[in-house]
Amino acid sequence: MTFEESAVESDVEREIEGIVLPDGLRLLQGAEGLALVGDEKRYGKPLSVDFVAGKAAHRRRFGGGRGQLVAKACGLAKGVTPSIVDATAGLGRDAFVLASLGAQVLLIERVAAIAALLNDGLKRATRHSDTADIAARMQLCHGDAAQSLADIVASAHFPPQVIHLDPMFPHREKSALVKKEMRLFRELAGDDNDAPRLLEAALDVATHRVVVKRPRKAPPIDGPVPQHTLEGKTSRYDLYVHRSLVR
Ligand SMILES: C[S@@+](CC[C@H](N)C(=O)[O-])C[C@H]1O[C@@H](n2cnc3c(N)ncnc32)[C@H](O)[C@@H]1O
Repeated sequence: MTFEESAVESDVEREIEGIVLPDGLRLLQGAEGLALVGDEKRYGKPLSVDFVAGKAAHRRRFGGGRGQLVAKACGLAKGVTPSIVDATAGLGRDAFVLASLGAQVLLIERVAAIAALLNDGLKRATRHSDTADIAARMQLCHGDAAQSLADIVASAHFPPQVIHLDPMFPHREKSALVKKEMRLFRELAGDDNDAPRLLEAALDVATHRVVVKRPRKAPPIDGPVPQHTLEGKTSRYDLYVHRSLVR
């Protein structure tokens, strides 16, 4: 794949020109989309967002529908499809699962380069017949949810029934052990040490529940004790419930 320096179009992309990236990383536009590129020996393949093919497509078709942990945590059930704010959007994998199950999802991402990759993936998903309906349920905002969640949600006119949080968890492994693709991502996102503040903001704004994804053995985020937990093989959801989604 050959990439050229990024051309700019939408609001999020326009910021690409001003994005300061860690040394040695570049955002490049190629025929297959926008990609974050670094030294291949250290970082492996370029990082990009693809909702149409690959893992996202496989999970959309065979992932287990509303039986998936993230769907249960967010309260998707027969006849119940809440509106969901994913305030730690990342590469949009969780948000895409939730939107593919019918939920309207507002995605918030504070790292400009990650938001740009996500925006690019969403644009391509919009153009493909398999994913266009799903992408139409996903709305992306670039901003810091810990600082201004209420304002972002209000300006998007989005009803925040459920707020989904999946902040980065500080890793103790030596960087050589972290998967190459995660190294590029970690380089941009950092450790999200302000997660307690984000949780506080989410608890203020969510009308029904806040759900927090954690590594299975990790402690909950500092703050109120979750009322419920849902455990999977490697991750866990902590649930903070204000009121029932079932009328
Ligand atoms: C572990 S990743 C999320 C992965 C995502 N759940 C997925 O499925 O791709 C955490 C992301 O949340 C973003 N983030 C953390 N705190 C944030 C905040 N206060 N506002 C917006 N984005 C935030 C980080 O920049 C990072 O991209």
